[in-house]
Amino acid sequence: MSTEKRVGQQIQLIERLLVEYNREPGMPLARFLTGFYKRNRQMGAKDRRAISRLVYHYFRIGKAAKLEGTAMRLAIAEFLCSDESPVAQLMLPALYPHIREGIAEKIAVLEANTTFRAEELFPFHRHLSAGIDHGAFTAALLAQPDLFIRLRPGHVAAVITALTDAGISYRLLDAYTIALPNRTALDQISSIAGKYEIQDYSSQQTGGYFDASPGESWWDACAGAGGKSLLLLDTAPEVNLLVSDIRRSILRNLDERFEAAGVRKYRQKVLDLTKDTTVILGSEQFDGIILDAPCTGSGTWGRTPEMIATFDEDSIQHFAAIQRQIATQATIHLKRGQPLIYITCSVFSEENEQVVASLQDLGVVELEQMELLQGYRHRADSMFVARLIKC
Ligand SMILES: C[S@@+](CC[C@H](N)C(=O)[O-])C[C@H]1O[C@@H](n2cnc3c(N)ncnc32)[C@H](O)[C@@H]1O
Repeated sequence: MSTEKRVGQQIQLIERLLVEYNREPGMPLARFLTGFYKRNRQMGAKDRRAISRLVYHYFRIGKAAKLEGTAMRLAIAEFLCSDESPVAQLMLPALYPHIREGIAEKIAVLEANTTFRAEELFPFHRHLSAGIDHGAFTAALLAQPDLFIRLRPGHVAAVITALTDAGISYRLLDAYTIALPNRTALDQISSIAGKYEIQDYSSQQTGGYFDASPGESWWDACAGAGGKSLLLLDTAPEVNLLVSDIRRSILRNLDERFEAAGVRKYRQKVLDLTKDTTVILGSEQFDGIILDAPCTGSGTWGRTPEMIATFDEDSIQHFAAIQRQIATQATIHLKRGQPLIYITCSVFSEENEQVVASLQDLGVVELEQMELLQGYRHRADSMFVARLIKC
């Protein structure tokens, strides 16, 4: 089959896929693609890989070049996100010789020759937290972030040796953090099971803010599947831990993960932090609280680029209101002088500095330290962390 014909077929397939995807508002693209490939079993592994790459690139350009048809938007996306592309070669032949240049050069070429405008790649920049380099942040959205693992204490050498023996390329970021190409099949190296946790680089860095002491009682109040709790326990195994979340189902995942990690000593509760938590917790007070709050997730959109085009800007205020409410509620259970570790995976100031400011205004906490963890500089997610001390 000629390249031209194959590209034509791929574009038609993407058009059909996008029509189907638009009928499923809010569905994560990864989950949609799993279903799409099940419904289209004639597609081989190579076809599926090619289509996934195209559709992810398509979403990476957000709302840019929105007046163009699907084929041209795909070509622009491919031109920006890769260094070789039959689609871009066919649709943008005059620009194609620039495809191996840097992002800034490619953007300049596109702006001079197409309706593409870089500012439309991420149209929410007025919300960005202080210190974020808008250009570098946007450029990072054009590439899939890496897969990060946290090596568990006592297993660093064993995991590194196993990765080396398996011929897997990796980057060591610090003593416990390894970056790997995104689709690395770690589960196929059975000897390292339980010796590492999959956890984004920025997420791992939030652990530097915990500073828990042996014997203290800590509460992971939005524990989800337990990523932050495991991080806490790996550095402070002798803390007494309560984990809670509004979702019982996610706490089952936490139980499985804790079991695999050999953690048995913890308490668990289903708790909605928008309600009166004293009904369940009574007057219990903790030495430290981790509040990894529900948020827009805007710091993780490099992994879920479909969010950029579908995101409803008004929801930022909605999340900020919940964050203020649940942070205020959680601090009721914090001892005076002790830390609330407030975390989001958002890059929006309304969910980050502004929530911290409103908690300070209420006189509930004092700010010890806060930081926007710039994952976009490391092919990682970006996150916000603040260490707040109860007044
Ligand atoms: C960012 S995720 C937590 C991720 C987790 N800490 C980890 O490291 O794997 C936020 C969690 O907050 C929970 N959540 C959302 N609304 C809540 C509420 N009103 N009360 C308690 N938990 C809530 C969600 O179910 C979700 O698991």
